Amino acid sequence: MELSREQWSELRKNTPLTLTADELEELRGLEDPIDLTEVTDIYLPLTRLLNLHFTGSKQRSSVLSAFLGHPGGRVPYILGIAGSVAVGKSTTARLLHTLLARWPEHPHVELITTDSFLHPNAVLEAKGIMHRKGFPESYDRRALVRFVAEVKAGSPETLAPVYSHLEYDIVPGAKQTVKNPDILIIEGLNVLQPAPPSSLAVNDYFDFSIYVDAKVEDIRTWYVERFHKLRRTAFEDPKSYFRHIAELSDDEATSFARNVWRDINERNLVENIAPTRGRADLVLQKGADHSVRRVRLRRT
Ligand SMILES: Nc1ncnc2c1ncn2[C@@H]1O[C@H](COP(=O)(O)OP(=O)(O)O)[C@@H](O)[C@H]1O
Ligand SMILES: CC(C)(COP(=O)(O)O)[C@@H](O)C(=O)NCCC(=O)O
Repeated sequence: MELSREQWSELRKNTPLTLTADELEELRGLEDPIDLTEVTDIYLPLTRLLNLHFTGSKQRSSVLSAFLGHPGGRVPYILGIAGSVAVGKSTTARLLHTLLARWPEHPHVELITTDSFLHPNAVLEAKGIMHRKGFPESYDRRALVRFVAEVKAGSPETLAPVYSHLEYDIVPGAKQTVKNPDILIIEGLNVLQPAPPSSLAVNDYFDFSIYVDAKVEDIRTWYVERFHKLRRTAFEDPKSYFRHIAELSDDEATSFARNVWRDINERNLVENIAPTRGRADLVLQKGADHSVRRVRLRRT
């Protein structure tokens, strides 16, 4: 089912949760440059849909508990967010994290990105796939599936590794903890990738999934723009893996970013990520200015 931006934003009328001027101001402080009309027209109706779906899932699990004759434990609701590098997954995930936590039914929302489950650089080097970071084989898929299975089973605390964008590697020994949330958002390039035969995929545990989509040319522009922004910020840190990039001229940096885009990220998008779009429950189609132009919903 396909809805235009106008049809989708009409659904805002059915959304009981509205945001006060103060709350909108607080969202502006999120560091994400997201337009506030976009929040009210697109993301508020989306949280309403997720809220209804969350309630439906809870009812289904209470049916099972009634049938089994014993009260079931609380089962975290898992929301997957997929899409290309630089399409806006993290921005969407951070925004949904904040908005979903405002609903009284699910105040405890946690967010994890799948870069935590990348193999460390030493392993990627040993396998000869350092230039394929972000491709499905660069992840420890089993560790990711184990992690989600443990969260879904209601474990009070589940540990995950930590990836540092600054150091461009997994941080040895560092851990982050997910504490039995109402909703866990899992964001990453490959979260809709099907499992190899006779194994499980992370999406087998998803209650709902979103694919963030845009034209390849627009995503390339966003990638290069973000790269320049990072050059003026994170890459200047002496600890940054990319500190040498801060010293390049603007033109050299643009051509470096375009090459990384073409050889790694666009290839991964075309070969691995885009083919998983049809598996998502909902697709957000963004235009060149990041505004959502169309929403596609899977009815089944
Ligand atoms: N809704 C939006 N409005 C404006 N800019 C956005 C929006 N979503 C993403 N961006 C910008 O686009 C770039 C890529 O977004 P990001 O969320 O970092 O992508 P990803 O997590 O998919 O790599 C960033 O520079 C981000 O600030
Ligand atoms: C860390 C990433 C693989 C994204 O990981 P995700 O959290 O989506 O699993 C990606 O942002 C990345 O660093 N890719 C390598 C190529 C590049 O530097 O753009």
